[in-house]
Amino acid sequence: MKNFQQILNSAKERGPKTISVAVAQDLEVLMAVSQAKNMGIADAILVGDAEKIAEIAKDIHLDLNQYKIIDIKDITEASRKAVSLVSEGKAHMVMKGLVDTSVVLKAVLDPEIGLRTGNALSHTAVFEVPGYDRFIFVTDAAMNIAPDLQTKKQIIENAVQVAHALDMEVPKVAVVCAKEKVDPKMPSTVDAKALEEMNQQGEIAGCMVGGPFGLDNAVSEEAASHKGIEHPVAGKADILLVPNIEAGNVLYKSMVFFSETKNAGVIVGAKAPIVLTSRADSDETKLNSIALAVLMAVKAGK
Ligand SMILES: CCCC(=O)SCCNC(=O)CCNC(=O)[C@H](O)C(C)(C)COP(=O)(O)OP(=O)(O)OC[C@H]1O[C@@H](n2cnc3c(N)ncnc32)[C@H](O)[C@@H]1OP(=O)(O)O
Repeated sequence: MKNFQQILNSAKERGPKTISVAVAQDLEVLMAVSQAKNMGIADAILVGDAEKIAEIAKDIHLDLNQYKIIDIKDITEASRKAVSLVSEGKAHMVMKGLVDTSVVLKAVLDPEIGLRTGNALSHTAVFEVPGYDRFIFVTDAAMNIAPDLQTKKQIIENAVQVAHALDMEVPKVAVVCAKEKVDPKMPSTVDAKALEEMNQQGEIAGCMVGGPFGLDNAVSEEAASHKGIEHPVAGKADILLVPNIEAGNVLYKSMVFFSETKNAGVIVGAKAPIVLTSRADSDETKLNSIALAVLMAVKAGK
């Protein structure tokens, strides 16, 4: 798949799945949920402040009789309930609503009610960038703050799962740093080389990993050739692994606010996908993310 229209079409064919929305009292969230329902992609259980949900629904003429609503005003409790619905098998995936990412993720990581698997959970963002013939993934812009080498390995594996769900057989992963040469003063470049070697030794499978790369020579063949970089991943990256959350989050929001990209975001590595976008993202992004999560759930046999 190469664009979100194809993802939406595929999710329509394979859905509907049920989402439990954590803190659902948000215009863009309710618009996305309603579009997903109308398209046959997903049904939703709305967890949050029922009065506020009703006010927003009235403004957009959304018939709430089609949804189960669980009235919980406290955002931590609403997040925990939304996660519990998935761990109890009453929904297939969680969606972050009008709540801090860390509040939802703490519920997801809770040893009792959460969705841990023993592996690292991480965020994968998928961008459809005008002028590019492929999706560009950014990971991890939202969950892992300063991942060590082993966590970076699992972040790559999680993003590769998303790529495989989109029928990308051997995605190219660029480990992005501030420069393309290993420099012991920049530990992320040392990790990048180690990740490339782990891939060559078969420890990271299902993809081709290269690094370190600058962002320019990861995504532009012209920039790579200008700098004389010869590598099968150079200029052709599908997945950009960033060194830490600051780099990833700034890259994510730069792409959203400075360009005409379409995008989606999910947390991967848990027992079920978690739809996770920025609160400032559009209803279109939230709908794309629901569709992506549906494809992830289908791929996992949920
Ligand atoms: C891109 C658009 C959306 C955004 O802009 S998002 C905005 C920026 N993102 C954020 O603010 C969230 C950043 N991350 C965090 O706040 C925290 O790392 C997070 C995820 C809430 C976890 O925080 P805490 O609960 O304080 O974590 P902790 O380090 O004390 O660990 C508690 C237990 O959870 C485990 N854990 C933490 N991160 C994990 C991970 N990625 N995968 C799997 N397990 C993980 C950790 O090992 C610990 O386990 P245990 O209790 O020792 O068994």
